[in-house]
Amino acid sequence: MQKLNPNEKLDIKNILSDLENYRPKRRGWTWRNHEEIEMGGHKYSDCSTPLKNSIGIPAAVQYFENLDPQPKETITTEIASGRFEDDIRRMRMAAWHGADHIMVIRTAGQSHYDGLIEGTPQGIGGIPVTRKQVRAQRKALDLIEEEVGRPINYHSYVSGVAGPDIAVMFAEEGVNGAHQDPQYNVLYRNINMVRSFVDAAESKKIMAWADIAQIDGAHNANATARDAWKVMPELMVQHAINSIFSYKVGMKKENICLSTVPPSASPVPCIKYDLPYAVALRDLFDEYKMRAQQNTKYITSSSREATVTHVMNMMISKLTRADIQSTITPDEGRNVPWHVYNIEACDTAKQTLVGLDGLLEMVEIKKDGYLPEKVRELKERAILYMEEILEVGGYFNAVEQGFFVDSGMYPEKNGDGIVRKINGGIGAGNVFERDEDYMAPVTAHFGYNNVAQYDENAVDNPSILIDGCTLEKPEKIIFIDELDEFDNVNTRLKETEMYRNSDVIKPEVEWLADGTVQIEVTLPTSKRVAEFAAVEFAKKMNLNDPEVIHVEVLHPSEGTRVQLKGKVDISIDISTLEIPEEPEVMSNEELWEEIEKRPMKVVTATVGEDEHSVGLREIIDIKHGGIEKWGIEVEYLGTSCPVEKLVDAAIELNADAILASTIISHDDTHYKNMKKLHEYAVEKGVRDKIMIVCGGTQVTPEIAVKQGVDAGFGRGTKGINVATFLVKRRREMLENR
Ligand SMILES: Cc1ncc(COP(=O)(O)O)c(/C=N\CC[C@H](N)C(=O)O)c1O
Repeated sequence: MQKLNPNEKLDIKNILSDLENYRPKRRGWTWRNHEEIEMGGHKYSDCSTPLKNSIGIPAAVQYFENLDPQPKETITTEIASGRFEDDIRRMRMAAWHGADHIMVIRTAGQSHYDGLIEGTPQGIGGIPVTRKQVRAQRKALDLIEEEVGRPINYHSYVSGVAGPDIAVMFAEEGVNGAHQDPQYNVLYRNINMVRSFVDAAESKKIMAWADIAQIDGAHNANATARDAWKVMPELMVQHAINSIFSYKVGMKKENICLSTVPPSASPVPCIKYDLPYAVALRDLFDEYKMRAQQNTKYITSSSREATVTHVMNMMISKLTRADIQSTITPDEGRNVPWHVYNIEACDTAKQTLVGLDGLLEMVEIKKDGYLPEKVRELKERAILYMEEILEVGGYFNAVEQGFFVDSGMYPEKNGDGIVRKINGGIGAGNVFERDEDYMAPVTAHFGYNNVAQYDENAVDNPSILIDGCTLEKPEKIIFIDELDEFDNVNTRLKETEMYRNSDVIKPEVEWLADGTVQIEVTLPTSKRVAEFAAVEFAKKMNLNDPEVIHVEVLHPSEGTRVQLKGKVDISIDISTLEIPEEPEVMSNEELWEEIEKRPMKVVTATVGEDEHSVGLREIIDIKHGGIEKWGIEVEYLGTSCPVEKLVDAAIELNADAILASTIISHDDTHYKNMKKLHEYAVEKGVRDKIMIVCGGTQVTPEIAVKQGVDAGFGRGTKGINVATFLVKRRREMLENR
């Protein structure tokens, strides 16, 4: 199998080639391991094996040599752009950022398709789930999981009127996780309840055979309810109905995942609702898995606010339990998620879960007071709710009477729940009793199946009657490549050909070369005015179709923050860019060892009439990662220091180097000072013994060296760049002596 090279883009054409003969490597769900690990000199209690290739959060990269511990919780990212071929790139990015559960959102309303969709049509806010797209994405994930070094679970939905058909396709294609909950069909897609439960029995039987992990649909009640915390009692009932139903169909409990969302969000005192609920749920369902979803109901267009909400959601996960930590992109409140926000969501989850490592070794849930009382109250409400369902004659009757998603907190009822008729909804009246001689020679089939009429020995394995069905014989699967000659991946690949694996690039947010950029402006005016003014600014900046996607009032008249998106029809050929060599830096260990072996002293100042010392302090001070960090001894002479004084001091202190900072650059005064430093050091007969390094925001290294100094450093220079240079140049000078 082809291996991915981190320095090469994934070639979608390779993925699409020979899909007909692709077979999944495995079936079933893979959980992360949980082990005590030691990384970067730290002990972690709640983590799992690190990745072979990964990108740590920014602080890890900048301060901890990409220390990237992986929490024990599976981390989900939802991919939903509508072009699966571009989603595959996003899946690869997410895997490097720690996602090992890729959930592919379906294009709206596939639940109403009474059959499979084929080919690769484009979707909006999700993709039409088809065999070809499932196969392509699973095949790509095979490569991506090899690249990061951890199994990745691929996830989609067995919901809707074609549930059983989709379940079979998922079992055939090695899908690892799926949503399946008949209550979802009934409440949110108005699919007939009898049909939904009969289908669910079949679907779950097939999923159990394929070891597919199941997520229920309870989170939808949170999103649909008027006040999400009011449905906490019924949610426990919804979880119970789907979980025990799944178990009785034959699904093992460790594959039954309750989809639970902390129902409220600040400024509501959310932990007072969310924590008792999370504790009650885990008490009642301790044998099942918890799929902790993040709050999507109270998400707005503020990506910052969403991120904070999701961090608080993960505090709930850490204080109780989450086997899967599902992430919501912080831009879900304003556009179909973009690449960067999927990655932000993964990073937020990893940063929080790793940062809270070992929490329960230090903090425990109180056994008295508000929390346990609230937990008990919620359980009592849920049990009362379940008892009343039995009193009215069971689930179907309860749905007809509008029990579910009522805006009151049970037993309080406002009579505005979702009502569905037993004989209503899509697919009503088309469930038929199987005839006496009904027989289907297939594997993992639920219910009556009169196989014995043909062969007593085939009862436990009906498909031997046809020498194996598609679950045993994948070569029996009919693979349909495309149905629509225009709406398919090949057409789309042609449209974007010039940007695929080429040197010509355009900005993008979700699709290759979509040209979308985001800008942010702060305008000193009121909200309404700022929104319109911002669009004007965007137009003047040549952004096409500018659209405001977020507005925040800083003050009613003093200021407003506006974020916009727009498109540019500019592309850049990266082969024409002049890209200087990346300055290499030595590692901390090398620098510590070198300076310990051979101490170094430097004399520094801001020379001429220059009072700006901030930059020089950044390069020197230990707190900014300055050269003192590696033990270099620094004598700082202050600002506006005459060139002669600096050189004399270097001689007097027997310094190895002079560091001169010059910000002021009019009339090239900074280069003139460098020249004077060099010439005066020569005049004093010490130029061959003392290195001269000059820096400043206006300094161009090549021009600085022309003045005779050893090196010049410009904008963006860090202490480690200067320290590396000083050590290397001193080695050269010693070798030359
Ligand atoms: C139980 C169930 N089945 C199907 C679908 C989607 O399928 P259609 O839109 O075709 O009904 C959903 C939707 N939400 C799942 C994504 C959510 N953001 C999540 O992470 O859970 C669902 O909850």
